[in-house]
Amino acid sequence: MPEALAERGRFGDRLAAAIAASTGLCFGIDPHPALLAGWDLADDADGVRDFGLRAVEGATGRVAIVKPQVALFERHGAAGLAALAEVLAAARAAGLIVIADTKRGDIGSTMDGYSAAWVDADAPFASDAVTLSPYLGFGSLSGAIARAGESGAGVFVLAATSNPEARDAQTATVRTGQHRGRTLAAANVAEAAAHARGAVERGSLGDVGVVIGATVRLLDYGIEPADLAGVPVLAPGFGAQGARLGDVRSIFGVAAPQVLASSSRELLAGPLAELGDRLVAATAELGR
Ligand SMILES: O=c1ccn([C@@H]2O[C@H](COP(=O)(O)O)[C@@H](O)[C@H]2O)c(=O)[nH]1
Repeated sequence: MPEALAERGRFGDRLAAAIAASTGLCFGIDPHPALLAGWDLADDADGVRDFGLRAVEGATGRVAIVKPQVALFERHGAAGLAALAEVLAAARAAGLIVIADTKRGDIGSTMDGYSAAWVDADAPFASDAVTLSPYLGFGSLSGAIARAGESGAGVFVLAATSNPEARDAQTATVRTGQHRGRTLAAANVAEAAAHARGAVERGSLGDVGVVIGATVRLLDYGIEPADLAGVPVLAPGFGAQGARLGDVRSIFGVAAPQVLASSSRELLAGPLAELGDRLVAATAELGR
């Protein structure tokens, strides 16, 4: 077993334990300009670092999972990325499960570079998991999935994203291969489910999750909740995009216990001094 995996164990097992001990609430750390202003921070690299560190402080002891949005740090160039590295390290040091929302996707040889950046044990942006895009083919991610597994990290593959513009592409029918006749979204779910089989036998979660927006109707994408056995589901779309935390069970059915209900702007907006209260209220609304 690789040393890094031996040290921290599998991502899916850590995630399952964190959800059981807390809830599946995933606090998105998205330093938008208006939100920085709301916390009296400048819209520069120092501002996004302070914003991220304060968000991590507010999250600690209240939620188990955070999801920093890489783009909103990256817009401040090298200094913004250095700020992100500090925020990721602080979140992991605080014991939070950190999902870097990178949405990376490329040919396999280039994916090696992203793995070295985000999921290897000694990666500069070491995270517990990253979001990946499968639009160069799910197989293009196989090296990144294997490499994440070796370091005890996980990945979340886009399947049915929360934005309405994605629907045509993600509900298109696959015409060839083992997923012939499935929607593209359902094919990506089936690939993730294949990775989860061993975990299901152990009563745990797999290391390969999917992204399914809380704003979509699963059946419209050809996905049944039962297709998601053992697959962690990162579900953005709660709060600012309209979905309600109290509706997780009606949206995801039997898959609800493995849903990471993600909300960013709605939790971040408002006084910093009341962030803890907002996180506690969101946890209560989500329930167990
Ligand atoms: O399908 C997707 C995938 C990712 N996201 C990301 O989640 C947050 C949502 O922010 P809110 O403020 O809660 O709307 C953001 O970082 C997106 O890039 C998504 O919305 N939908």
